[in-house]
This record gives sequence, C-alpha cells and structure tokens, in this order.
Amino acid sequence: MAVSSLNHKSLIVHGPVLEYILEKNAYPREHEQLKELREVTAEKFGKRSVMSVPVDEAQFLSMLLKIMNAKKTMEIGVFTGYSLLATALALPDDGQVTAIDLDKEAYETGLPFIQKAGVEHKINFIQSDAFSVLDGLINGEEKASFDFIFVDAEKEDYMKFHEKVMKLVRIGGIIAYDNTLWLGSVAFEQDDEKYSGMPESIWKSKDFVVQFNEFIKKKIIARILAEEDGEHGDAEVEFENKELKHLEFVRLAAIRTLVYVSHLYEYAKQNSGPLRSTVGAVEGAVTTAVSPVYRRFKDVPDHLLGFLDKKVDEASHKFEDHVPAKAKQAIYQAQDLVHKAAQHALQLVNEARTNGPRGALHYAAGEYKRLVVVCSSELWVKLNHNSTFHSMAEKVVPTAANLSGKYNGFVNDMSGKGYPLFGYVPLIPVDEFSKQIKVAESKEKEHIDEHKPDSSSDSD
Ligand SMILES: C[S@@+](CC[C@H](N)C(=O)[O-])C[C@H]1O[C@@H](n2cnc3c(N)ncnc32)[C@H](O)[C@@H]1O
Repeated sequence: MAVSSLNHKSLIVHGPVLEYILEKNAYPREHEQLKELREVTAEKFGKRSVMSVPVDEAQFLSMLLKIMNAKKTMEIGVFTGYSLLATALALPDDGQVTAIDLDKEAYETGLPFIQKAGVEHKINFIQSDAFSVLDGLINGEEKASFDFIFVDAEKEDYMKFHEKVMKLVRIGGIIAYDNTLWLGSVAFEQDDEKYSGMPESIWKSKDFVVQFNEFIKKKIIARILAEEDGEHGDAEVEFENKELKHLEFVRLAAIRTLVYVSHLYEYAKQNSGPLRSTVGAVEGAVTTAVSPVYRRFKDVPDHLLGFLDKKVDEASHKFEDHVPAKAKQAIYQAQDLVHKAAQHALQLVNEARTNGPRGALHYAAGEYKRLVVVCSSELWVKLNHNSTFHSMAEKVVPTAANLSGKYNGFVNDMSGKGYPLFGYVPLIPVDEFSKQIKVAESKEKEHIDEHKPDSSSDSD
C-alpha cells in the first residue's frame, strides 16, 4: 500500500520509511477487530475517518498501558472507538475504561467489533459532554484514581480539560493528549507551500494547539506539586492545594531539592559501574515497598507547611495588635527559620552544581541535616505552645513517626543486606529529632526560669 493512500497522520517519518514501519510492523500486528473497525469507519465516514488514531499510535497506547499495568483508564473523545478498542484489549480482564463522547451513533458503528473482540465488559460508555462527567467524577469518589487518561476531543478545550483531568489522575499516572503537533501545522505558517494543501479546519485550531503546548510546559512543576486528597481530610485545615501565601517559596525550594536529589540518585545509579545490574534488580522492589510509605509520608511536611503558612498570615495581620510579645517572637522566629531553610535548600543545589553530587551529599549530610534537626526542633517546641498547632501535631506526629520508622527500617535492612545503593538513600532522623526536641524543651524551660520575675505581664 502506498503511503499516500494510507491517509496517515505521522509527521516524524515519511515515504518509504513510514511505509516500511506500517507494512512490516504495525499492520501485521493489528488486531482483527481493530482492522475491521478501521475499514468500516473509512467506508462510513470517508474523510472524517482521519479522526481515528492511526494504527501505530494505537499500538503505542497499548504498549504504554501494558507497561504501566493500567487498570482504570478514561478516554475523552471516542468517535467510532479505534483507540477505545485498542485500550480495552490492552487492559486486564477486570480493567475498566470510562469512555465519553457526545456522539453515540459513531460509537455504535464500532460497537459490534468491540463485542466481537470480547471486551465490551471493560467499557463504560457515557454519551455526554465530557465536562459534566468530569465534574461529577471529581465531586464523587474518583479523585486521583485513574491510571491513565487519554484526551482526544476538541483542541480548544484541552486547557480546560487539563485542569479537570489533573484532579482525576492518580499520582504516578499518565495523561496523554492526542494531536499536539496537529498534523505538523504547529511548525508552519498557513502560507507555507509545503502545507498549503492542509484543510482550513486544521489552521483554525492551530493556535489553540500551540497555546496548549506552551501551557502544558509550564504545568510540569505543577504536576510534581499535585497533591492527593482524602487521607488528610481534616476540616480544621483548609489550605488544601492552595498556593501558600508566605511559605510558597519553601515548598518550591523543597521540590527543587527533591528533584535534585532524584537527579543525584540517577547520577549515582549511572555511575555505579559493575553494581548497576544490582541496582536495577533491587529498584523494582524498592519502588514497590517504599512508594506507599513515601506517598503517605510526603504530604505530612507539606500539610504542616500549609498550617504554618496560615499561622504566619494570622500573626502578621489579625493578631498583630493582640498577640503577646512571646508568641510574636515565636512567629517571627518561624518566619526566619523558613527563610533559612529555603536558603539552605538552594545552597544544596548550588553545592551540587559547583562541587558535583559528592559535594552536595556531603553538604546535605552535614549542614542541611543540622538545620532540619536542630532548628526545626526548636521551632517545633515554640509552636507547640500554640494550642491549635498542638492539637494538629498530636494527630500528625504518631503517623509520621510510625511511617518514618518503617521507612528507616527498610533502608537499613536493604543496606544491611549489602545493597550499596542504600548508602545514598537519606534516613529520616527520627531519634535525633526527638533528642533535639528534648534539648530544645529544656533550653526553653531554662530560659523561662531565668526570666520568671519579669514575665508576669507577658503570658499567653
Ligand atoms: C478525534 S475524535 C476521537 C477519535 C478516537 N479517539 C479514535 O481514535 O477513534 C473526537 C471526538 O471527540 C468528541 N467530542 C468533542 N468534544 C467533546 C466533548 N466536549 N465531550 C464529549 N465528546 C466530545 C467528538 O464527538 C468526536 O467523536
């Protein structure tokens, strides 16, 4: 089959190479019912059949779903169901794909092939405007629960879809957008000779696609920031997912550090020479074992940060005239500390830039730990005088301590079993932290005792 007759959307390879890929690889592997569905779609919809994803893209989607062991997925924009059938075939027997389209007639064109392939039970087709379905899922129990979401609808809606699907995809899940090169138009102007034959409808949406590509580039950091809801649904704490007013830079610094540490880890892995295969072998086990602990633990500091942020805000505005001098002092110290913490996080990044990973690790093990352990314990003691903080801490601390203990136990265990990689994995300094809290408490007590005669007018 000549490429020109394939009505193919591929931009990366053209001519004989594309023909070779399709003829030698993609078409021979195409499932029988996918082939039939494709042919019926072309017959019934003519030029509009170009809306279906091409055979090689469907095979890529299928591979992705299998690699990530996806079970719960969503497709926005079904048409006659080519990508939907490819998805359903790739899911395990108890997998589910929520498929949304306004056009039921098109879906019913493909349905007999879905049935013949024996995968209809994996599909929940919803005839509706996708926005209302997404809102319903967000308000229901479906937040952060989808492994994979495929968006293939109107290009002008992609940005709006993004805000919604971000709430539905699980941490570590994937959102895939179709047509982000929009048949190549993104790289050309309409008067370019090479693309003069492109239909008007493509040029109409080109700007939306270009804007979306810019938008999504900026959203990558936001994806790292995306938080899971549900586990900390405490009504007392109302900062969920909101940008922190005063402490946002600390959160960003922490994220930068985290990103950098993961780069260090990659570096360590790449440079572990003969150990690399051992590293590879244990990595899967590590991810499986550490992930649940990490996932639950990672929200705790952020949660506290949010709480502190609110306190800092209250302190600088509402309480300014009423808060006793000592409490004010604690709040200012808190502000000072978070600034210091942010500076140290940045210094770690700089250290790594100038002296390489070894220098950064050295720095991290010394200075950064001192700051985290000593200073944050002092801050903790001071903040604990605040009754709201105290009650919040009482809820959070046992879980954090328990998870930290488990995490440390696992890292030590693996290290003890002779996996050198674990020398790079930082421990959570639980014991040092509790020792430091005792030191800070007794310092605080000494300070109070020393100043007792003068402090009568200054009590909380
Ligand atoms: C490009 S086609 C989907 C092709 C399909 N993924 C495939 O591989 O065969 C786009 C589809 O999105 C649907 N659509 C567009 N906007 C929609 C919306 N807001 N809600 C639901 N469906 C929508 C259209 O009805 C159309 O069938």
